Amino acid sequence: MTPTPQVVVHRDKDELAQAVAARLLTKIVEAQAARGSASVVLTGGRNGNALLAALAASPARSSVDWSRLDVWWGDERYLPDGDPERNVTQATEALLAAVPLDPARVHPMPASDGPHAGDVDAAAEAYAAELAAHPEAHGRVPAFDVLLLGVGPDTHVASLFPEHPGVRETERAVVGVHGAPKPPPTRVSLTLPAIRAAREVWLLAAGADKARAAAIALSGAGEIQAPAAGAYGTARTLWLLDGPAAAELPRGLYPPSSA
Ligand SMILES: O=C1O[C@H](COP(=O)(O)O)[C@@H](O)[C@H](O)[C@H]1O
Repeated sequence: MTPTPQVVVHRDKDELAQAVAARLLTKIVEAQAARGSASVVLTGGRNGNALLAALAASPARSSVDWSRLDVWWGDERYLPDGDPERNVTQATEALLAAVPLDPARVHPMPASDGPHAGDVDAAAEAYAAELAAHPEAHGRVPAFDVLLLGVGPDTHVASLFPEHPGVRETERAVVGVHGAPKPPPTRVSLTLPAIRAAREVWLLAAGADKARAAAIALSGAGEIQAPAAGAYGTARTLWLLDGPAAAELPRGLYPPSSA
């Protein structure tokens, strides 16, 4: 079943980041109470990094047992380890270095100077194998508790771009991306089938440059043309927007008081 997306609109990008941080901390605590551990898939980009900074600044961050959290990534820019443009580098600076994670439970996507010698397709295969080998993977990937996605102005999510080969993938959980329209051109990405294994998918968008993308994806567009439209979870799909990003949504899509 495809859960109908729920839309929540916050006033501005700062309130969005703080509210999503509070929501995520609660979700992790609940998952740890229910199953002993939790898993989150991180996104890069402006909203993903703002969320991580809000988590780092939250006084409630100590409510989470960080050592019982698996951290995965939805996509990565295929660049050398430590490159400032890598999503893992930015996440480490924003949050990961400041919380007591178990290093064995942090799963960055491979770097271009890693063991795959610049072969992004081999890097994608290696990440798929890591996902499949996880004890909670009952298929190709674990049932992630929360999978976060930033929505690009062109409706891309992770590194799945409109009309690009990656968004058409139906078998593999992870693909190497060649010639991405947004730099850098070479990337690694979860596919839509892997994204849909998550219990909850949360899509983040802030700013007027995301308004068209949110409206298109939430108005019945096809996933090949609008990858964000194909991102949903098994239990819940949540669009978390700020006011400017929600400005072009069809009337009646969310209650005005939903923040
Ligand atoms: O390049 C990327 O872009 C998207 C969206 O980023 P934003 O800055 O427009 O919010 C991001 O979700 C993805 O992880 C990242 O690699």
